[in-house]
Amino acid sequence: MELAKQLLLLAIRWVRPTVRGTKPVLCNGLSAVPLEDRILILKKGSKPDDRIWFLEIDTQYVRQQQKILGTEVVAWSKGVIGNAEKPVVISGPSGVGKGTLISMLMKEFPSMFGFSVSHTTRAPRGIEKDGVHYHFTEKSIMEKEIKEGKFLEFASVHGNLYGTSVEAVELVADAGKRCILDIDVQGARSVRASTLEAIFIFICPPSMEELEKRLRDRGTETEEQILKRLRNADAEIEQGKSSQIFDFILYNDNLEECHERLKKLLGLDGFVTAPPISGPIEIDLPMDHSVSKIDNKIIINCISSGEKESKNLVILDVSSLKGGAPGRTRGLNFQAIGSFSNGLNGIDQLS
Ligand SMILES: Nc1nc2c(ncn2[C@@H]2O[C@H](COP(=O)(O)OP(=O)(O)O)[C@@H](O)[C@H]2O)c(=O)[nH]1
Ligand SMILES: Nc1ncnc2c1ncn2[C@@H]1O[C@H](COP(=O)(O)OP(=O)(O)O)[C@@H](O)[C@H]1O
Repeated sequence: MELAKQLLLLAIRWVRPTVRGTKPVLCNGLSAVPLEDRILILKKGSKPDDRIWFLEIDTQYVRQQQKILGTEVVAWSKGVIGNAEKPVVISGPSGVGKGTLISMLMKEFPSMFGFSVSHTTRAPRGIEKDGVHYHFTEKSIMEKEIKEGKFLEFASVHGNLYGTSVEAVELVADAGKRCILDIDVQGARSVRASTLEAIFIFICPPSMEELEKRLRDRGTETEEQILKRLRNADAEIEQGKSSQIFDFILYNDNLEECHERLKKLLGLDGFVTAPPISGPIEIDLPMDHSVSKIDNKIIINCISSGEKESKNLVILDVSSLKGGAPGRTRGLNFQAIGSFSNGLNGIDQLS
């Protein structure tokens, strides 16, 4: 529905919508610009990483939530300049070597990849640390957080609840790293259906006998848990190979060779060290600024009063927004057009 109509409807019916996403903290003033399906909010005088926000009114996520909750919904999302690299989703049956391959990749490229730390209701294994391998949690707490919309996806796997929080993925992207998710096939299907654009890789064992051997040799599960994991493996492999969810299938026979193939499909086979990832460009939005809109370009006129009053023109391009609530909105482009001060014809410098 057209945004203006939607807003009018909300106003006429005095509906109090359910608010999703992370709210911005209060500020001294703001500019609001209505876009097609959301409102752009520019916070005046806030820190660089807290200046651009969106209140989503009619996006895919908002419509989804309206269906689930049966109420009107609006959702907050923080805007981030630039794009994050596509996350990498890795799935495969228990014991196939997902964790081992991910560790190898992260060890070789520590500044390039970051791990999405999932939540789980299963008990920690001996060497596992809370907040590093998983966020170990209670079932009732996780169920409450799922209802509150904190999870990008969740699934019941081998009798326990597992889920990827929106924050887990965004924290990695905020650090300028590419996110790796180790999740089951149901989770991969949910991520495929979400707004998160990712690369999906399924890891296959060379045989069921080898899978059983790896699980037993790992020695982290009871006999009952091993049997449950092996029973589930058949269906997982079947779905992994046939479901169209996955972009690539990798056989983990020889570990080193599989690691090399994984690097190759991520475009990393030629790299000795990780290439630098450029950080976001910062924009300076002083308290005093005015905003106008032409097509998908937001023109911000910043006025700074000093000895000589000067103005800066900044253009914010909102034509290729990515992601959005319940996570950050990425893909914003920002361009400083020029600065001019009150001189000849009002313009004496254009940079
Ligand atoms: N859907 C979903 N699956 C997850 C998540 N975290 C882990 N898993 C999957 O849960 C399954 C069991 O994981 P885990 O208990 O660590 O055992 P392992 O696979 O034997 O190492 C694996 O298939 C994981 O990929 C998550 O956040 N969401
Ligand atoms: N290609 C391989 N050949 C032999 N053993 C492997 C191979 N890949 C992984 N392993 C071993 O198999 C076990 C299960 O691997 P892990 O990474 O924990 O699997 P997953 O995370 O998929 O459950 C570990 O003991 C690991 O060292």
